Amino acid sequence: MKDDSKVGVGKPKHLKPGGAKVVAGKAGAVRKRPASAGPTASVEAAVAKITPARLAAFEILKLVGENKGHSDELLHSARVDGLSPEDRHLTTALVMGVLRWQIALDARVRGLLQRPEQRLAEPVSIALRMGAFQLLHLERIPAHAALSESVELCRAAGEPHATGMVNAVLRKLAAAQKPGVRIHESVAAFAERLGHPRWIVERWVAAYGRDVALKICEADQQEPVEGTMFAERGGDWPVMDDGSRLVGEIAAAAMPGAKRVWDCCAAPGGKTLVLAKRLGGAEVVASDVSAKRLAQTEARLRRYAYAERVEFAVADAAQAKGVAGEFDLILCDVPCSGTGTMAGNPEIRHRLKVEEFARQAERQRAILTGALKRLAPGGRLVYSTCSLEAEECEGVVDAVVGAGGVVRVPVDGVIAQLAENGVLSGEMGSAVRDGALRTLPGVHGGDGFYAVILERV
Ligand SMILES: C[S@@+](CC[C@H](N)C(=O)[O-])C[C@H]1O[C@@H](n2cnc3c(N)ncnc32)[C@H](O)[C@@H]1O
Repeated sequence: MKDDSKVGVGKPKHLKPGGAKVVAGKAGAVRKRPASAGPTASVEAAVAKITPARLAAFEILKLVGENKGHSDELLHSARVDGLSPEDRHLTTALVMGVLRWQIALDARVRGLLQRPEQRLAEPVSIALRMGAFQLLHLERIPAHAALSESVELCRAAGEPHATGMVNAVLRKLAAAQKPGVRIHESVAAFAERLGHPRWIVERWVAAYGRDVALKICEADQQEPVEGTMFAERGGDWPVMDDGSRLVGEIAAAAMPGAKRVWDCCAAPGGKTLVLAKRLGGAEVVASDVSAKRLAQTEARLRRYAYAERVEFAVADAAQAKGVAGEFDLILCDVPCSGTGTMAGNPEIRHRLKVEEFARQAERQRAILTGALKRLAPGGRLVYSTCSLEAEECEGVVDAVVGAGGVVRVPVDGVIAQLAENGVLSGEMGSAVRDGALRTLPGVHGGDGFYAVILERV
């Protein structure tokens, strides 16, 4: 018997060669297509029915899916700058929301297809995700707008054969009941409901337990908000994630009398600002391997009077070249998978592969080993990541400490000092694990960070 809750794609896929492309320019304008691409009337009519915000969001999601850009950069590019403030806001909500919920949205849509295993063309999937996201997660969007503009996006992207299916799926979704009360939910079920790949959630369950893994997933689905971890904020404090600031605060408090400080992976400079503000008497050198990122960091830091004396250098920390002398405090905030930052960087989950952790760990070991060559006797180095994965955290530190020359200093005392001095607004004892800092999204507020203090012997 035909299940009429299932929707089929009108026709098997036979795309016209050179299927129409929708390109939002500065103000969401449409780029002219070559005459050779065939008739355009229906494409242009479709584009005219789409609001600039949805057009820009569609374009950005397409580029992110093709690995041609990062959502954050694309949302701050000329294509979005030309939009009205309301349209910019909606574009951001659509892009970040779809990236956060993509896995769950795809599962809901698949459940409504006649052939759930069928692979949909990417523009069709994006139009469906955008429509489903608006219907399920955005309260102030009228259902008819979400629905009809997804259909038009599909047509405008050169997929007219799929418009009937998109319309029918979204209609069913709009009419569907909300999911009922969950009595017991498997890890696979909550991973899908909360838009995460199952394999990464299973790793978190193994590392932190089921309840914490669920909290991490829930936190990843929220837009980051201003934290409450620190007593002092606003004024000339930079706007930054609490977990990230805590790493900077720990580094500064690990060596309060430091004279020479090296922030060896500094861009975009959030923790450099914390070091400069806390260690007023120290010479602070901020370096990064990327000249472009360092230039942006320098421009950012120049807006803060207390960062005036920070010196900048392009340097590969793994080579320990490009900066002179020894330092009594080094912050080594290495590049990582970023699994602790998925609330603000939702697409990480779609690109991540398990092999990535070993590759990152190798690079992190090289950077930490290089940076340690510049640590003065008795000096301290803080190694940190925004990863939740042991390979990039404990694994790297164990390997480097095992090679000799440095010992671990438990972070407990430094955190207690921060609480005593009134820097922290509350108790953070639960964020210490085996002598290292381990903050978890949804548990401690802010992103998930790891930090350990090492001392040169
Ligand atoms: C996690 S980010 C640092 C964030 C920064 N500490 C902050 O709080 O704003 C890592 C940085 O390391 C830089 N990087 C990557 N490899 C490097 C290397 N071999 N030497 C120095 N910097 C490196 C990247 O360009 C990136 O800017």
